[in-house]
Amino acid sequence: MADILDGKETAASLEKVLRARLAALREKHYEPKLAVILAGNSKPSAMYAAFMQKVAKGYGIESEIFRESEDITEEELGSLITDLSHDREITGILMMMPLPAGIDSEKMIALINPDKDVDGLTDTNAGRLFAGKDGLFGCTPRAVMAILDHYGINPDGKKAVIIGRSNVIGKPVSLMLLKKNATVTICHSHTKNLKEITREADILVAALGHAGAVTADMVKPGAVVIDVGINRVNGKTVGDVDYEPVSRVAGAITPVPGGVGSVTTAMVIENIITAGEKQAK
Ligand SMILES: Nc1nc(=O)c2c([nH]1)NC[C@@H]1CN(c3ccc(C(=O)N[C@@H](CCC(=O)O)C(=O)O)cc3)C=[N+]21
Repeated sequence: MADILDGKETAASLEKVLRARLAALREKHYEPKLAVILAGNSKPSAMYAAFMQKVAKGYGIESEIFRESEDITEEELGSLITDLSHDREITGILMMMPLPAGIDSEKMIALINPDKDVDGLTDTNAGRLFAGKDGLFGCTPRAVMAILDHYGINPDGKKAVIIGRSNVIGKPVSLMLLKKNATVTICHSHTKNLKEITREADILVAALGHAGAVTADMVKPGAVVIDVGINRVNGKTVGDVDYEPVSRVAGAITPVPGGVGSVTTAMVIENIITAGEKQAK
């Protein structure tokens, strides 16, 4: 039976360090504040925004959710983002994706001040990640790395296979694993012989957004399986991995819920602190 890679335990282990960094910020009389932009009526986004606000409150970090209707115009959303980007009171901006249909997301993301881009959406931060530099990077990919780190799973020299190539998860995770000297393969909908490739993985990251898509016959015995999926099936949150059978083959596995998702919010907190440390100077 696979070892459980527990997201709640990982997040709890990060808490001490994050609180210490926050205290140091407050000694400099800097009070971080998070702006969450929730445009439209995506349920997962509303749930996550509320969850994020609760976690921020737990750290004593003020946050404000800017709820905007589904029919907000690009001009209105653009001016909100621009105002928040210039507002010295605001440390970080978390814009929930996806945005309402008809809004040009790239255009809106480009208006976010990169130094406040706590979800690593801007080209500036994507470029920094690409170049192996420091920056503010996406919280879900960083949650994957935090779990590996917490459990002492060193990607160096390992075969890492990522299924999914989204800008939000698949691509950033592969770059972060590459930076830790893994040998990285990115699979996607056009990949042939997917099973042969995934069965070679020492570390398999499922980020394709299909419930139960990763089955036991796709996993090398003893492999580390990281499930980034957040799918709602019959009102339950399930991952991209067919959990029961895969946990009998894998060496270690993240559950959903209670895995990557539970660490994502801690990664937002960390990015707010990092942004604050830069702004407090
Ligand atoms: N710019 C942007 N960044 C995001 O990271 C982003 C987003 N937009 N839009 C919405 C999705 C959704 N999302 C979740 C993250 C964690 C949980 C989470 O914590 N889930 C818990 C509990 C889930 C449950 O029990 O239902 C868990 O997996 O343990 C859920 C949903 C981030 N999102």
